Amino acid sequence: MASVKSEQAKIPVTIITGFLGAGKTTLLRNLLSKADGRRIAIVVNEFGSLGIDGEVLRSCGIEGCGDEDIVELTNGCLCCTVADDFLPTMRALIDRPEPPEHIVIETSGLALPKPLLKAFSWPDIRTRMTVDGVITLVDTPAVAAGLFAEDPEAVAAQRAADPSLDHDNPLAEVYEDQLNAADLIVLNKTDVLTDQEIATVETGIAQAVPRKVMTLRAVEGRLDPAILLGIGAGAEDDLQARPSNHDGADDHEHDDFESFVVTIPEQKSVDGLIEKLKKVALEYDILRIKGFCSVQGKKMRLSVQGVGTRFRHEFDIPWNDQTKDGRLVVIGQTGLSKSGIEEALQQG
Ligand SMILES: Nc1nc2c(ncn2[C@@H]2O[C@H](COP(=O)(O)OP(=O)(O)OP(=O)(O)O)[C@@H](O)[C@H]2O)c(=O)[nH]1
Repeated sequence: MASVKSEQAKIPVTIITGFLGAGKTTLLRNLLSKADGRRIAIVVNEFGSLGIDGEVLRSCGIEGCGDEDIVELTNGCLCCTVADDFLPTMRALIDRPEPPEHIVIETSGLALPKPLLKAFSWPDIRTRMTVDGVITLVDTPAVAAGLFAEDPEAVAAQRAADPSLDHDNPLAEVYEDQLNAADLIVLNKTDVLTDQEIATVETGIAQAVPRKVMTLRAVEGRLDPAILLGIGAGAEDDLQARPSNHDGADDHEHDDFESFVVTIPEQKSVDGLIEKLKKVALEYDILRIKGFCSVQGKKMRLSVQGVGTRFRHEFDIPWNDQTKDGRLVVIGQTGLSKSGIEEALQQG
């Protein structure tokens, strides 16, 4: 009987994972807008040192996106900083006088979910929390465009040299781990694809994932909170069903990817900026650009979001920073030309 009581007392935790720019923060914004007074705490983790996602959530004006409900962890991917940052953060959340009813963790786009899941087996955590579900968001157009595809010949050659290697594309490795961890797979950004293109991605995913996982289509992660929360997976007790490319390794590094921040001056026009960003993203093969900057004659801050060469922007809130320096986080595979990108972005 006592065990039933302690089960009931566990706080459910939902993990939202998915590659860089798949739409995790957008899904969270939509989820919080429909929270209906439910006390949801958000833990946001980013690959770069500058927290943009937390800032995007706080400035969205939705009730529930208050400062105290959003905790940012920006010192590297959660999967590598579990003991240092993550566990103390989770303990602090559940030790609050009024603990959250539900905790949602947005992992960085490069995080492997498995090490994070393992953290929920730590004795003092597993008695107080349970992983309600791992939701993996898929950037469907990026999959359709082959971003995570492998070259079979290159894989075979790599394996011949080192049998422990499985992938020639580091993006494929992250993508596969994120799919394998899922209790629910959301095919996001279906608004920019045809039905046939989406169906092809669905088939590929069904073949790639080792167990049957519910897959839903979405635009901007707009799904009913009743679908996203309350899955009841208890994923921490089900780790063996979620294979990872790093099973057996104690740790892994994100050597394949790098990130830096570029400070940019006030821009003459939005169109000019977006054109410049698209050109730079294409030329330097950048995976993700996001941040804020100022535009001549505008009192509001311009929020910029780029995934590959696809950009979106909006004026979000008035500047409170007198310097109005724009800052953009740039993420790509290791070997990015920081000086070239900086020079190109800082041009007027
Ligand atoms: N067309 C389209 N764009 C979307 C959709 N969902 C999100 N986006 C856009 O994709 C970009 C990235 O969205 P985010 O929500 O920031 O993605 P994320 O997964 O949180 O990104 P990281 O935290 O950097 O990995 C933004 O410009 C979003 O507006 C969608 O369903 N359709």
